[in-house]
Order: sequence, then structure tokens, then C-alpha cells
Amino acid sequence: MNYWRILIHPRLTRMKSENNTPKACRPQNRMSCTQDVVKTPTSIVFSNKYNKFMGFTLEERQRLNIHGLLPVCVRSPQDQMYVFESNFRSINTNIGKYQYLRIMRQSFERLYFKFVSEHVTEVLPIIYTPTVGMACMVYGMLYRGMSGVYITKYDRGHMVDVLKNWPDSKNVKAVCVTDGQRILGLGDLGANGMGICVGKMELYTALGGISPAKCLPVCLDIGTTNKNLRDDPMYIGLREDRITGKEYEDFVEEFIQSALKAFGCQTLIHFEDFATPNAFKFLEKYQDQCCYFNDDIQGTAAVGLAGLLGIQRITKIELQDHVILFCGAGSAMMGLTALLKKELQSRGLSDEELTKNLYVYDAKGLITKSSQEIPGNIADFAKDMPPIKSLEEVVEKIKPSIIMGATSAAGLFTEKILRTMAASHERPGVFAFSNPTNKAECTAEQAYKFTDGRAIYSAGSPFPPVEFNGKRLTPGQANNCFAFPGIVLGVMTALAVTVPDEVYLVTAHTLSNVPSKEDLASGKIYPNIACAKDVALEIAVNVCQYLFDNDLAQLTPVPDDIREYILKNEYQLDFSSSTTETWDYPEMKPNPKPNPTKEQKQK
Ligand SMILES: NC(=O)C1=CN([C@@H]2O[C@H](COP(=O)(O)OP(=O)(O)OC[C@H]3O[C@@H](n4cnc5c(N)ncnc54)[C@H](OP(=O)(O)O)[C@@H]3O)[C@@H](O)[C@H]2O)C=CC1
Ligand SMILES: CC(=O)C(=O)O
Ligand SMILES: [Mg+2]
Repeated sequence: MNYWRILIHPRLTRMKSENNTPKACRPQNRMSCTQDVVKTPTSIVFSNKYNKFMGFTLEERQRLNIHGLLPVCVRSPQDQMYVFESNFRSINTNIGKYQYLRIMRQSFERLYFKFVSEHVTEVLPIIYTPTVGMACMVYGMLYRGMSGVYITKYDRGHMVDVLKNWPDSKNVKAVCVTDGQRILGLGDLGANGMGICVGKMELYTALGGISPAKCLPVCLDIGTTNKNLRDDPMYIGLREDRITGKEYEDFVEEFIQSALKAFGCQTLIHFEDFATPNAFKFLEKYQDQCCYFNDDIQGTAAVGLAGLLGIQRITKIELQDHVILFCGAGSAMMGLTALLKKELQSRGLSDEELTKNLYVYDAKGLITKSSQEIPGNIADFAKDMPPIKSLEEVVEKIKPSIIMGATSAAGLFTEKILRTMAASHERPGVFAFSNPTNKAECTAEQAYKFTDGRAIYSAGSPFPPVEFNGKRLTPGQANNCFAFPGIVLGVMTALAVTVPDEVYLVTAHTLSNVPSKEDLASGKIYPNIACAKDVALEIAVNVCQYLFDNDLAQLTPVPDDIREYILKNEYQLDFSSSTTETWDYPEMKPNPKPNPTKEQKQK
């Protein structure tokens, strides 16, 4: 039963809800049915989830006992957005904007998400890469209170209780977790890595339409090797060495089991920014055990493959006939090579045929048969040729038509490399995946300048368009944010038990088909980031369909129209004056009647 509704005095319900006139604020308009009135805790009314700032109508101000606590003006949602925008734009630094957004997120959630989802191009570079990287470096200074759950090594044995301390724990359906060891290309940032999980989950809502109540960011604070951080008086995490080996793996195992116990066995577990060997180890262990997803490996692979398919569409050269050089043997590139292999296998190529034109280069040089310690997942790519240490020499030798980097080695793609590629290929593909911006393997300007404006260039962080020879060239954003919001939306909607590799192939194909013929003609293999919400929906629909078609979903009955079903269940960004009718205010129970006094009893 919704007591809010019952408690509205009929006279008030008849009042024009957006009444903005001072006359309507006269005290005689207050409710008179005092005997049943429940005094609304002001802390709830103004809490992040229910706050409407000056958007509370007169009727609401009276009903919720907050009349007089706000200025007389009642702001419409449009006015609130205008004020939000004006504040945001008046701030001159990106980190300042980030701070402002943190405050807004923590004080008026629905307006915050409405703002982000309506200003994706402007806001993503702040709450996501590149600014979130900078924010994570000084997270202790920016810390503004509860945004997720921290679990330390001292919490072993009672992790379920710690997770359940989250105020909205009964609603949680997805967890994005990091141990902070490889935060973007910035290395070990320990407990500051929480900022990444918060940012990722905000995109679940802003792009995927998933209610924030379902999302829980988690940081496994198991120490840090970052000495500067440990010496920083503002650091928020454990000032100890990381736990490693069996102790670490047991800790992660306990966390996974605790999360499933606390929130249910269908909870989506999203691993983010774990160091590479650990990331692959856990993926292998958990992929078939629960609804598990590694964004750096699998999300990035889907976006990378979509980019390659886009290049295939532009150049009209089949992927297997391109010579592709992958730089960096970490989560991102190794996830991509594995998914590309699956794609090429599905085209009927043998392992030998499909790896023929694929080369991997890492910090020690080109991976050849004589390389030491080749990770198992790239052994197939080791070439039977003499070792080459320098990337420029590798490029000179193999003349790749596509070069992809996820190395965090800024400037790795030199002028010479780009010119060599341009000399051999009409439309060389250049992907600089590393984040944030200052880690990119080359900038958009360099890519266009050294290839006569012919490069098909994309980067992990956003680069502005470049004017070249009178043409405006727009770089693509090769970032897993084009994949994970749609993947998780599809997986969570379908109630997938596990997430098989095919889901990432579906994602890659869906994304690669978004750019129109005109986009491709202008060298764009990825959509504008402004379309990221539409892309997420498209991916979610196809992922859901795949899961239903392959009996991998537990949602019953299967919706007749998946798109409609998803849209019907998405998080409502709107808050109008009548929102209290539809908004999920907590049901308030009337205060228990006090025991009658002696005098009352005698009466
Ligand atoms: N755009 C996107 O969506 C994504 C971007 N990324 C970005 O990609 C980067 C790498 O991430 P991830 O794969 O997880 O990281 P890792 O750190 O695990 O991998 C980096 C790899 O690059 C190698 N490397 C380092 N320096 C060089 C160099 N000079 N030349 C060649 N190889 C080099 C490393 O070799 P060694 O280990 O021997 O040092 C390692 O194999 C990060 O900047 C991250 O932010 C990651 C995921 C998604
Ligand atoms: C984008 C991302 O996930 C990364 O850089 O790690
Ligand atoms: Mg990441």
C-alpha cells in the first residue's frame, strides 16, 4: 500500500501540480488531515534517490512536510536541466567538472542520469576516459562519500555481510569489480580504482537504461605496489603490499561466491582493469560458472572486431587478406586476437590460414617461434622468422595494412611507421586503443598528417576532428563503451546463466553495421558517441535474441517483442510534478500509535 497517496488531502490533489505562483504557497493550503499524517523523514525526501531539489511542487512540499525548506520557486525539469548545464559549463577544468558531477550524482540521481544521457558527447570524457583516469590518480582528494563497496583482505570470512551493508543491496543485479591493479594505462592505483567501476556503472544507466539501484561498484582493496600512493596522505586504501598467489586467488574466489550469495546466483559479475595474467586466469575459471564478463578482454574484443569489420567494408578487402599487426600482448589485444580467430574460423579458415597474416608485437619485440615465454593464448601467432626488436623494422618488413595498439606506450606509432603503412596501402587502419589520451600510441593529428589524410583512425579516448587539406576528418572512438552497456543490458534482460563467446561476435557484428554507407565513405567505422545509447539498445536486442535462440536465457515467458520489452523496463529518467504518483518512493508506515496515557484510558 502506498501511504503517500492515501495521505494526500483531496483538496491538494486537485491543485495544479506545477503551480508556480506565490499565492499557492500560503500556509492555509497545508494539509488539514493531521491525524493520519506520517511525518516524512526529511532525510528521505532529500536523499539522492528521491530528491527533486526545487522541482518539488507545492503539493509535494506540503505533503512531504518540506514546505518552507526550499525557495518559493518551483523549477520545471527543463529549468533544472538548464541550471545543471549552466553550472557544468561554467567550470573551466575537467577535474572541476568531474567534482561537480560527483556532487550531483550524490544529491539528485535522476536528474544526474538525465543530464548524462542527454549530453553524452560532452559528459563522457569527464565521467569516463580521459578525465576519470586523472580523477582516479587523486581519488582520495576527490572522495565525496559512499559510491560502492570496498572489501579488504581483512574482510575474509564475512564478505557477504560487507556486501549486504550496501543500502540498496536487495536490488543489486550487477557488480562491476576491480582490484585496481591496471587502471586504464596508469598502472596500479589500488583502492582509487573504484572510480573506474563507478564510471563504468554510470554508463550502464546513462547508455544502457539500467536502473542505478541494480548496480554496485566494488573495489577489492588488497594493497598496492604504488609507493607514491602509499606515501600520499590523501590515499584512501590499504598502505600495504598486494596479496598475491594463492592467497589472492582464494580471496577473489571468496568474493565471487559471496557476491552470488548476497545478490543471487544470476548476478552479473563484471571484472574491470585487473592485470592481464589475472584477468585471463579468472575469465577461464568463471566464464562457464556464472554470469561473468571481463570488459577489457571481451568488451574490447567486440569493439576491435567491429572496427576491423568496418575496415573490411571500406576497403572491400576480406579480413583474412589484411595484414594485421597487434601491438601489446595484454588483455585488450589478446582478447581481440581470440575473437578474431573465432570470426575467421566461422568463415571456414583453418588455424594456419587464419593466423598467416596476423602478427603480435610486445615490449620484447615481434612474437616469433624463438621468443621466450610466449603466453599460451598467442602461441599460434608466433612466426617462423628471425626475431625483430624494433617496431619500425617490423612494420618495414611485414607492411601491415592495419596496426592496432594497446600498450600504454604513448607515441609508439611513429611518423616512420605511419608513412611506411601509407606507402603500401590506400587506406591504412590505425587503432590507438590505450587510455587515457596521453597514453595513445599516436594522436589523430599524427595519424592523418603522416598518411596524407588516408588513415582510418580510431582511439580509445576521444580526439576532436582534424582539419586536413581542407577536409574535416573525424576520428572514431575505439572504446569498449560501445559494447559493454549493450552487452550487460542484453545479458541482464535475458537473465543469462553464462555469457558465451558468441555474444561478443553478435556484439561486434551489430556494432559494425551501425555506420551508414555515408559514414564509411567518410572513413568512419564507429558511430558518433552521441549515438551510444541507440547502439546499446541495438546490441542488447541482438544479444537477448541470441541468448533466447540458444536456450541460454532464464527469462520466461520470452517477450514477443524484445525491443519493446527492454524499453518498457528501462530506468525512467523523467521526473515531473506528478512523479510521486509513479515514482518508487519507499512505502512509509504510519508511526505506531503511542500507548494511551493514564488520563486517556480513564476518559
Ligand atoms: N579502448 C579500449 O576500450 C580499451 C583500452 N585499453 C587500454 O589498453 C592499454 C593496455 O591494456 P591491457 O591490454 O589490459 O594492458 P596490459 O598492460 O596487460 O598490456 C600491455 C601490453 O603492452 C606491452 N607493451 C608495453 N610497452 C610496449 C611497447 N613499447 N611496445 C610493445 N608492447 C608494449 C606489454 O608488454 P610487457 O607486459 O612485456 O610490458 C603488454 O603486453 C591500456 O592503456 C588500457 O587503458 C584496455 C582495454 C580497453
Ligand atoms: C576502456 C577501458 O576499459 C580501459 O582502458 O581499461
Ligand atoms: Mg578497462
